[in-house]
Amino acid sequence: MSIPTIAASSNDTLAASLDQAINNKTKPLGSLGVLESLAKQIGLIQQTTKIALHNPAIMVFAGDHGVVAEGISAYPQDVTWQMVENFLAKGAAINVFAQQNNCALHIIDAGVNHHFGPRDGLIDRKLANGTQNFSRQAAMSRQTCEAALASGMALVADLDANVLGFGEMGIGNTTAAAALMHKLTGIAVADCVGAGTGLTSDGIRHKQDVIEAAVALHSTAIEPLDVLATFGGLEIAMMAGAMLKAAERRMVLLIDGFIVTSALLVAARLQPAILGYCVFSHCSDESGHQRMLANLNARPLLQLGLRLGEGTGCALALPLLHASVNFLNQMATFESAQVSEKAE
Ligand SMILES: Cc1cc2ncn([C@H]3O[C@H](COP(=O)(O)O)[C@@H](O)[C@H]3O)c2cc1C
Ligand SMILES: O=C(O)c1cccnc1
Repeated sequence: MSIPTIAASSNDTLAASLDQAINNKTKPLGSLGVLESLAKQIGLIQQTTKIALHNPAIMVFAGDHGVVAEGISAYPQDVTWQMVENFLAKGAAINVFAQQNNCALHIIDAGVNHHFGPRDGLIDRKLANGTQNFSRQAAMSRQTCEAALASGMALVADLDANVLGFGEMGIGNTTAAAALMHKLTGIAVADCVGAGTGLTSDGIRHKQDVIEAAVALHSTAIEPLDVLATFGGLEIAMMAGAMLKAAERRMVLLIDGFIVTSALLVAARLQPAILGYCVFSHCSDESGHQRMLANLNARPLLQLGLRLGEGTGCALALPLLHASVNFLNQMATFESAQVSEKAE
């Protein structure tokens, strides 16, 4: 497995042309705020002032976590496969929001602890029936971790889209994500853990204890891919691979909540330039997400109190991407509309 090389998205000449195109629109300078930065970022990613969104899609990666044996989630592990069934039946929140925004949805079994059999609409990339319990041993071998990354890359290699959102489903994965966050940022475990699907304060303390004990057990895991193999999930690793390939292909990457951002933390440690390709759809109510975003210097578009995952933030932010592209392509300029420019 080789990690894609991601080119910096910056380009001074193009940045100046984009600033000029944005500033020539019939509006006070800077008045479209974040939409202006977004239009410029999309231009730099696509290397043009004629930006366009082509076939926006969201990939939802599902996988189970052995660490659920430690009682770290408010819901039972079976919810993972049951929600995959729900995605296939189009009954989940992500189905509703993706459809509302004309966004294709791809559901991937990265490692759910359930035998689905061949199913329409389910992309079978199962590497195992979930990870091992990282309280006792590494979640997966380095070899399985690399296979998950490679599988994620392959999923994106031929995708006919230039905007890709990332979502996940996996009971217990806020515990894996918090452990990754702690190991990759150095932020104290207490500031990485949160309620996930709805733990009580006692439950959160127990989750913190479980992570701290596991961190002590696996003190030799330092390098990003070792950290990913030790604490991650199959869905998180596959997502990280998909993100790296999507950035290599100069797609716009739409980042969802706490778990998706933890996969990006891994990818960004491997290829820091990936961050130039990322649009952070929202700040989750999972308590560590704000700190995780701050660590990446990321500015989220929305703050809606979401704490769901599945890629829901990506689907909800998509209309803002359309607005950015449309204002740059469709608004009149001061010259074309014969509107007077700012007084000197
Ligand atoms: C019905 C249901 C639907 C979900 N959709 C996403 N998640 C979210 O919750 C899980 C992580 O939380 P924890 O680490 O506390 O288990 C992930 O599956 C995430 O996608 C769901 C959780 C539930 C219960
Ligand atoms: O931020 C998220 O993506 C999230 C938070 C809680 C539970 N599941 C997902």
